[in-house]
Order: sequence, then C-alpha cells, then structure tokens
Amino acid sequence: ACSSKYVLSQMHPMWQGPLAVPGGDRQSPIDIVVRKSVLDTELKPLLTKYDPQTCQQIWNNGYSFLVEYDDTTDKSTLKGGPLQDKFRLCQFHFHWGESNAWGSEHTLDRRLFPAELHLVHWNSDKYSLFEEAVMEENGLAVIGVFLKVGKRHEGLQKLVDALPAIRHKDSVVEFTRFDPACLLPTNTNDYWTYHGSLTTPPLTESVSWIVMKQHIEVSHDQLAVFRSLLFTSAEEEVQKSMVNNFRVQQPLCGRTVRSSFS
Ligand SMILES: NS(=O)(=O)c1ccc(C(=O)NCc2ccc(F)cc2)cc1
Ligand SMILES: [Zn+2]
Repeated sequence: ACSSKYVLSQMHPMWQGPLAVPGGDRQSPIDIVVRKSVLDTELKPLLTKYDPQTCQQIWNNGYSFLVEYDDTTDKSTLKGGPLQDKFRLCQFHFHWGESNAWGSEHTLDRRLFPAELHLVHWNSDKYSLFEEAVMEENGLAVIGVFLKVGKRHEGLQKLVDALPAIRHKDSVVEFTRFDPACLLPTNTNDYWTYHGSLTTPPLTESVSWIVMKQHIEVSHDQLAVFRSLLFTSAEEEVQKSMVNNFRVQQPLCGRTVRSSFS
C-alpha cells in the first residue's frame, strides 16, 4: 500500500466509503513494535505549559468530542521532545471502543487499549493558523496517551459530567478552566515518536506523533459515559452510539519509530 500512488483508506463506518489519500506513505495510526524502536539520545523531555484559562468549549463533532482551547496566543504550548519549534494547543479529544477490549488507535506490540487521548498542537513559530499548519510537513504535534480501565480519574470527571449535554452531533457547551496537564501520565519523559498523519479526514501527513509510554487510568463507568455519546444529530431518526471511532492501522512504509528511553 505504500508504493501505490493512492492509499485507499479502509471502508470505515465513520466515512461511508473508501477515501483516496495522495501520497500515503506516512499514515497513522500504526502498531509500535517496541523492540524495533530506535533510542535517540537527542530526544529531549516534553515541555508542556498549559493555561486552564484558555479552555473554551466542549463539543460533539460527530466523530469524537473535542475540548477546544483559545489558540490565538502562546498561553498553552508544547516544546521540547522531538520538536524544534513551539506548538500551540488547540484541542484534545479521544478515540474508544464499544467494549474495553479495544478502542485505541496506536498499539504497543499489537496490544490494544480501551481508549486513546490526543492532544493536538500546531507550529506557531512557523504558521499563524491551525488550518495553515495542518497542510505542512512540520505543522502539527499530537501527544497520544493510552487509557486503561482501573481507578477513577478525578481530573477527568469534570469532563465526563459535561458529556450528557453534548450527546448529539454538533452540540456545544461552554467548558472552562480545565487543565489538560491533569490527563498526562506522571512520567512524560518516556515516549515514542514518528512522522505520521491525521487519523481522520483530510488525513494530511503533517503530524509529529508523540506516544507516551505510561498510560493513565480511568474507571469503567467514566468510559461508559463516552459510549453514551451519539454519532448522530438530534434530528436524525436512527440514533447511533459513538463507539469504535478509531482508524485501522496503516503500513509503516519503512519509517523508524524513535524512543526517548531504553
Ligand atoms: N485523530 S488526530 O489527532 O490525528 C486529528 C487531529 C485533528 C484533526 C482535525 O483538526 N480535523 C479537522 C480539520 C482538519 C484540517 C483542517 F484544515 C481543518 C480542520 C483530525 C484528526
Ligand atoms: Zn485523534
């Protein structure tokens, strides 16, 4: 699939049909084969500086639910890691399954997690808008964090409590003073990084992926509330549960996954 000019992304319930992606030799998500990742001693610790005051709203976009941040200033940023520039946080969202057996987009040696958090940032040193950066090779940086079912995540509960208000596609509610740092694992020094793409249309190959080695724990009940969301809008007759909103894995096409730890 790497050699062909177009990569047909799989038929996926979310997208109702194949979608040709130009190029297609650095698509995401992927399976991270841990023993094939290459230690890069040049990789730095991640430096996140998130201001909870920049949190604005939470909404259901019909694929996932997004918590959106004011990215008109450099108040919430990501630097360091594999990155040369400063990246602004614009939103975070999740991917999950209909059961706890699967749901993550990336996997570690084929191991699936029940869900995965994506913190989306764009290169504000080089570009002035997300829409600009998303088309460029070094435009985006997404931090991926695996979720496991276990103890209740206190910081997540404020977000879980807001979900019933955005059950349907295109519903939005005000959501403020949420610090996304509470969703990061305690250890942010250990991660894998590779060059990939958005995992939903337009699937542009502009993402520096940073996948954390340490997962976070959320309770079974918290994850069940994610599954109470709907893909469909209030007007539609048939309501479809928002579950399995992940993309199938893509070929590595000779890419190297680097690790910040051995
Ligand atoms: N799952 S993921 O982290 O890879 C991911 C992150 C962001 C987006 C996104 O912003 N899409 C809308 C969009 C895309 C391009 C634009 F130009 C404008 C909006 C899609 C997928
Ligand atoms: Zn995502």
